[in-house]
Amino acid sequence: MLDAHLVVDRGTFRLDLPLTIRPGEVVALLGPNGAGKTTALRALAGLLPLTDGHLNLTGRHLDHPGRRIWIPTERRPIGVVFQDYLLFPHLTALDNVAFGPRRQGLDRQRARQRAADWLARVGLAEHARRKPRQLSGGQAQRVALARALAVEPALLLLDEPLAALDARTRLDTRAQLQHHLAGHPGATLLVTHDPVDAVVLADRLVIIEGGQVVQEGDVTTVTAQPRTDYVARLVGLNLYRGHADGHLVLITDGFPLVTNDRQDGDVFVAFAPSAVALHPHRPEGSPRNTWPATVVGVQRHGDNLRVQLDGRVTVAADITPAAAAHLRLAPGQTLWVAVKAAETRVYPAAAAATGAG
Ligand SMILES: Nc1ncnc2c1ncn2[C@@H]1O[C@H](COP(=O)(O)OP(=O)(O)OP(=O)(O)O)[C@@H](O)[C@H]1O
Repeated sequence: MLDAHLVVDRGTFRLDLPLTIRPGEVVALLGPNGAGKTTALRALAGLLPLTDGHLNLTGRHLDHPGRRIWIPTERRPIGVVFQDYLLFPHLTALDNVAFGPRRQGLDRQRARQRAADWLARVGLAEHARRKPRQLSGGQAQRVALARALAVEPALLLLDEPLAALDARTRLDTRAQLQHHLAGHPGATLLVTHDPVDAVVLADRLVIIEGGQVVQEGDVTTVTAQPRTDYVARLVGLNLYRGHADGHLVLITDGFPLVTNDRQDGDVFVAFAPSAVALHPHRPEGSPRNTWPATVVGVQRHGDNLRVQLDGRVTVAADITPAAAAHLRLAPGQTLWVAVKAAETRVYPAAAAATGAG
């Protein structure tokens, strides 16, 4: 459905992103600040021209610098939900949604009928006559979604669609969005910072850093085997790169980790913060992966506390509030870290089917 290679130069920054999305598929585009997500979105929407590469949607070129093809925004079969929705403030919800169908050539009556249908689908039939300022954040989000879908787009672009909502509204709106995306026959690209949005809403993740794909794949694979620090933080794992010799992996400065998995050569080692135990003293008869470390930070993490520790290697540990009280946890304190070999995962650093690495 979408077959693109987006190459965009912006000053010294270059986005170089191959991207394909099948009909009905939802792809989440993730990456740290400045990775190029907005650039990709703007190139797809026709707000930025490609420097090179191509953008083909349902077999039609929308942008192809090599062939001097450029289709402007308003003639692209694309619907966009912007982060702050960008509803027309002077138009009612109904007229906001009818705007796209009108521009596609539907007469006023048909366009309003289609808009009314879409508002009903997103559960806002009775709010049709309201102006955007008379809508709550969650309602405005649903009007924006109805407006994007009312043009029956081949490609739906969602730019941080839930970022402006409070936690409670976000939960409800995410569930509704999931329902509407499941019914959308076209391709969907979701740009987000929120790993929960990505995991709940997307079939596939594409992660970019510095304008390039660093990892892509289905949610299970990416979360089980992160390949960069950004992805590891995103999915909440401790990640190290090292050199394996059987069950021994030497990471930064030759620091040794014993693992259950056997590997040889360049590898990643990952383990969950919940697999890290903290002790006030060196544990006796202990697991082999034990080292002293200094507490540098503590945050709430669900029902537990996530403790950041520095030392020969940095590590995050999740512990219960009871364990924290027992340890009398305080910044600057030295503790002993222990990680069981059985809790570690080791996989080759050379990228396989996951794309670039
Ligand atoms: N108008 C511009 N001129 C030159 N460089 C730009 C321009 N806009 C953005 N850039 C650069 O392009 C790169 C990618 O920016 P982009 O906004 O696409 O990143 P992003 O992934 O969307 O980031 P964020 O998550 O912070 O929104 C950045 O290095 C940025 O400095």
